Amino acid sequence: MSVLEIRNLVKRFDAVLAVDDLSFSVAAGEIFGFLGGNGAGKTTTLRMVLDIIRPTSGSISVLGASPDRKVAGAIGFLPEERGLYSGMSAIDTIVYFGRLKGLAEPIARKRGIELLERFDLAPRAKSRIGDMSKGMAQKVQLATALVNEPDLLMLDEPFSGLDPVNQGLLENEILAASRRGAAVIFSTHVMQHAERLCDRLLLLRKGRKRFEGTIAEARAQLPASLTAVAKADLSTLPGIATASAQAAGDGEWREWALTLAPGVDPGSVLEECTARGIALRRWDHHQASLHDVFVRLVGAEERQP
Ligand SMILES: Nc1ncnc2c1ncn2[C@@H]1O[C@H](COP(=O)(O)OP(=O)(O)OP(=O)(O)O)[C@@H](O)[C@H]1O
Repeated sequence: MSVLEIRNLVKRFDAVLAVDDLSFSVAAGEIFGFLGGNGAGKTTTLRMVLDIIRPTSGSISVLGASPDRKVAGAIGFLPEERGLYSGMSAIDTIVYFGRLKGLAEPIARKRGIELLERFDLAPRAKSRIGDMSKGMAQKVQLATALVNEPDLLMLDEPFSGLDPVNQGLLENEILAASRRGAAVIFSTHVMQHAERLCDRLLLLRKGRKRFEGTIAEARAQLPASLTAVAKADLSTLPGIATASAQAAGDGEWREWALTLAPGVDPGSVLEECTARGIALRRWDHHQASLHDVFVRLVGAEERQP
């Protein structure tokens, strides 16, 4: 079942077309990476799902309903701009957000304490947000997104500002939310997180969808490359797009750098070598990383932080 369904969504700010005919859906239990360069339209899209801003055209449905205050109780959101009331304590902040989402005070408090324990913040429950470190305050804000056990969890750049241990903790929370049946959508500029977590991902460029699919499908967007050491001429094998060779320093052996034609499986090239009786000393297959795919499809202007 689709928890979030977006159809032909458009958002125009005067001259800027921030979101351009965007459609996608996220199912219950799915972890969905919402990726794109700076200014691609990710935050604008998430804000429309939250009903903070209205679409120019197109439709959004959350659990079968239009975004409004009623569905807000089923959503958990971590905004890109972190910010909580600095004078409030960690536990009161979480309870406050729980109450906003329609939870009874004792339930919000019980869940708040559980979340602070999971986030190694139990001893700081009564600390003022203003007295906490940036990363600690960010974990409290994450707890405010989780307190209502949302059906749709949306996290805008959740990893930025967290140390590696807390990044791992956040990854576990994302996995736990998905196991509980929540649809999780998160944006990130760090492709390794997306690579580890996403069931599917969408690449956005200037408000338009450039790619939607699994990590494996994303990697298959770029041709695979191979390094092989052989005496034979490997450039004539079927499925080779480009080939260059240099002496391997040892008689007639040459080291070949090969790029495969789109969609060609490296295994089929290896099978062809075997069928032709070509002796190979080395055979390395290099798969494109999500970072490579991102740079190719979205643009080289994007840099990892
Ligand atoms: N309130 C607004 N008024 C005018 N333009 C806006 C407004 N909000 C966003 N934009 C523009 O819409 C485009 C998309 O911005 P958005 O914040 O959605 O990008 P993003 O993908 O979240 O980027 P980043 O990764 O840098 O956070 C940008 O050109 C931005 O300047």
